[in-house]
Amino acid sequence: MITFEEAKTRLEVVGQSHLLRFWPELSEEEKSRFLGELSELNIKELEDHCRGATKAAFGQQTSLQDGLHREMEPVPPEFIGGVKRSDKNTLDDWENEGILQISRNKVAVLLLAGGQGTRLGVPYPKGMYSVGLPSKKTLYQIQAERIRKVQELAAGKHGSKCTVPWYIMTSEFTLDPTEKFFRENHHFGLDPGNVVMFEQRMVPAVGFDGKLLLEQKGKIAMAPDGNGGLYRALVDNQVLEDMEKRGVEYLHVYCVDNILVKMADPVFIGFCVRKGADCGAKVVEKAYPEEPVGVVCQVGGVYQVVEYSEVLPETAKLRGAAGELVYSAGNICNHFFTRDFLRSVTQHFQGELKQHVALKKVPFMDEEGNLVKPSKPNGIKMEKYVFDVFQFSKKFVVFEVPREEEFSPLKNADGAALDTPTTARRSLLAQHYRWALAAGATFLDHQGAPLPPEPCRTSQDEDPPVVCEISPLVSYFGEGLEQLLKDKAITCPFILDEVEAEKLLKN
Ligand SMILES: CC(=O)N[C@H]1[C@@H](OP(=O)(O)O)O[C@H](CO)[C@@H](O)[C@@H]1O
Repeated sequence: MITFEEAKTRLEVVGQSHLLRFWPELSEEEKSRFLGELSELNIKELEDHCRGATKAAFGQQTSLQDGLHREMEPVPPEFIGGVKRSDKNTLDDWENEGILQISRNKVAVLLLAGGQGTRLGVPYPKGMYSVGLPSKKTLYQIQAERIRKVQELAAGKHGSKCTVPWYIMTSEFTLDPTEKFFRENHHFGLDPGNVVMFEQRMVPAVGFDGKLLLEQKGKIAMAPDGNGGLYRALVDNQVLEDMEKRGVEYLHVYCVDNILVKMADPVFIGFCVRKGADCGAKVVEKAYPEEPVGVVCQVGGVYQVVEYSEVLPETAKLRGAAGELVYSAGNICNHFFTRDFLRSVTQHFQGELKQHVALKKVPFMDEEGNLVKPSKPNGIKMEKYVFDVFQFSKKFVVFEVPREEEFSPLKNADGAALDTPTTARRSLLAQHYRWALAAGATFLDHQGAPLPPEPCRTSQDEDPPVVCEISPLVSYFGEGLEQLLKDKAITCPFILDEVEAEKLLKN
């Protein structure tokens, strides 16, 4: 660890000595913690970081958008594979391929869970959120149970026990609470040895004057380095080595907030493997021009995602001859990577990942030592994006899935128009209702009279006609329900968990 004098000299060189303004007021413990933090700062990187942040935040954004506007081209429709575009045999074929790879222990999932959930407004990790399902399950529990089920399906089909390891990238904000939550919940029935948590790095937030901000008198305001911090974190934590040891070759990367996420989706994995892809993205058709999703497209002939915060509104609004959005391949943050591809990214391209700029409200200590919670943005956060590695792929594929089956993200608190706990809950319950109807169930009203099966709803504006929740431990994606529900009369609310499934099997 460096001494105070060393810290002072280093910070003076890069014009950041204000960070030591409150030094005399710190306790011995705070001083030692702060020096520890300052020792870890790479001064050269810090200088570049601050200069880069202010330059990028002021002036470059518009020219970046203009440049994108000129160079963007949509993904040619024939390039996109997908559920609605394929017949049942082909889909079964991909699914079988995916299940085979899972049964051979070659598939893992990786969760991006370092974010702070600012928009949702909870002080704990988003994965711990419960959207108010009858079972009260949290996002983490739903995801864990889907892993258990997909392992069971693969083992059942190929006759040998198999494991889908779950890698979870957390940050300084989310690691401790996530670990504690998993421990308290006995890892939701998963073997703790197959749940691997690791931490992404934090980078300093920079004030508009290029100076770092203090969050406390002895602590710099830091933020996670974006979900593209994954690649550095893979190296820092030797995650690829762990995958290699386990024989994992294919990775399904996803972000925490999509309640419909198909963990280690066999169809997507099978599609990517059959196409010989090293990198792939799942998309849904974008719903409306302003929808906050990135779009998969080409820029200068290279596949990449252009994030919603960086696309010009007029580009997002462009429509084709039939009125369809030109840029309609909406990124749902579900990516496929081979381990070899990730290895080459970490070895050769990590330093080339673009820095994206976000202007944020960063609480800070003012000169008098008062904590200020700004009402408008005062700080620059630099982030990397997970999809910025697509450009390095030798064989990139795009896979389109139906939104109502696979995408309903939890971004905002209730009260917002979209992507709230209510819309997430409705999407899941509507899906389970569709599965139950397709399996031949009849639902009864409060008087015991059969309800007419209503057509599948895709609207999130209202609750589905009945409350029906199916545990992922009973069905991963609607399979296996006929033997339980065909010609059964069901009263609601209906929670189909393993106990209920046993009972139905006996009836
Ligand atoms: C950097 C990144 O991965 N951004 C993703 C991610 O956005 P957030 O607003 O950061 O949650 O999830 C969106 C889907 O929910 C996706 O469309 C977008 O491109």
